[in-house]
Amino acid sequence: MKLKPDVAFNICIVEDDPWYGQLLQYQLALNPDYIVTLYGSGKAFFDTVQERPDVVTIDFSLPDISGDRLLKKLVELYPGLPVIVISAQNKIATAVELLKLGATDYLTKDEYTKELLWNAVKKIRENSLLKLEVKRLEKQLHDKYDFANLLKGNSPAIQQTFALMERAAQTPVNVSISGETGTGKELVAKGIHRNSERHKGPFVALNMAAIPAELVESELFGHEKGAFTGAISRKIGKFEQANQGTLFLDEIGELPAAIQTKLLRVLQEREVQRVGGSEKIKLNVRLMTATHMNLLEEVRKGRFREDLYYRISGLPICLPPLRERNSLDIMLLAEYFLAEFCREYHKPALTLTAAARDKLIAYDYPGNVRELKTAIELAAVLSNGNEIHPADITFGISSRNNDFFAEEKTLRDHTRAVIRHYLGKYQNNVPLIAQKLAIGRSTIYKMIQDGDV
Ligand SMILES: Nc1ncnc2c1ncn2[C@@H]1O[C@H](COP(=O)(O)OP(=O)(O)OP(=O)(O)O)[C@@H](O)[C@H]1O
Repeated sequence: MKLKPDVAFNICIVEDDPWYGQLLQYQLALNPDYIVTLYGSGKAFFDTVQERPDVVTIDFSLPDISGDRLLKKLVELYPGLPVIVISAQNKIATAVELLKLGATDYLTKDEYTKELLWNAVKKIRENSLLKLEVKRLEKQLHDKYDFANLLKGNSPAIQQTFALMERAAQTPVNVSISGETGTGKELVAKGIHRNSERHKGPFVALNMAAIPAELVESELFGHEKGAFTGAISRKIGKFEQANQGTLFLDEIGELPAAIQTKLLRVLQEREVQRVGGSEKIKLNVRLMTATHMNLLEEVRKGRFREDLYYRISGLPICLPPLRERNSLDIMLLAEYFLAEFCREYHKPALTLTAAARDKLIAYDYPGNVRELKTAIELAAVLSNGNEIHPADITFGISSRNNDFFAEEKTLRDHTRAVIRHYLGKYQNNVPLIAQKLAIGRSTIYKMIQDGDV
């Protein structure tokens, strides 16, 4: 099995001899997946490093801190961090002592150090990728076990969707899912993938509306180290990550025109080329797309390529809005979410009063299942007793999470919108909102006073 990294591998070298340090740095940086940073002392390392590195190599005799003390500090700060000690002396007792303290490897400075270091780092990298793969597979297994409960619904409208999902799971065609926001489009894509022949492969999801236009290309297709300013290491794109599995592109209607052309080419040729790279990587990816827009209308308006539209359409599945399912479905979902949240928040089992049920059934859910789920979550959190009353249920909390990016506004406008949203969501409870948003109460009070919100 070939394991592919999707993130850069950060290596830190702590070495006071600049010439030797650069030699090691040069050697390791030959691998385009590695980001190698050199530090001249223990202090320089601790003063600068912000994120947990993937590997640290330390010189045993640094001027400001001894090798064993530095190792202890590193192990304390980053439990499980692989540390390779490089020493001028070949003393077995020291090596044993350091390995006991948690060092992964002990190398002596001689003509073989470069190769030994290369191999040691390679082994650590492979191990970490294997661990990630095991985690992914464990999660997949766990999720699969839960599949029977993935999608809730008994109404004829949703049953029709389930029938189409079954057909989609049996065939390898592309699937295009449409439906209002929060109707469960991603869940449907996941459900089809897990029941398809590809269920052992990855399910990779990407929301086109959530990434800045200039990053879409590299997110989808990846890039090589140095392909553009800021491309400090090779990046594996979502297409490659989804190889042998399914790629779910949400909000496909948001895809910039130039990328639509490139996507069409990738789908036609079934191979991808990373930005700045020349290698053509063969793909075996099933594509599923989703949109809340009328994509055909976008085609008519010239905003979406017609040929791409037909290429991705495959089997269309249209998810009904929650208000077009029936009251039994609303209650089924509400009870299901309530039980889930009680478990998650370690609360005793809560029940819905008859009036609370009526309130849930009477509402029209512009935010669909997501809105129902959010309302139930808040009710579960806010409820004091064993029952949920109508007053515990607040609607209008969830809106299309992409609206935020759809319109270009000033930061001040965004701030106002967020505060306004929270004031509605938490019934003007300023102390609670200030706590949630980690800002001062006075900021909110001032905005209210100024009529800003
Ligand atoms: N039938 C269902 N059963 C259980 N949970 C559901 C169901 N439908 C949707 N959900 C839940 O509702 C939330 C929204 O679902 P999902 O993200 O799949 O919607 P979406 O249509 O893809 O939304 P968007 O258009 O905003 O991307 C998720 O938390 C999902 O788990």
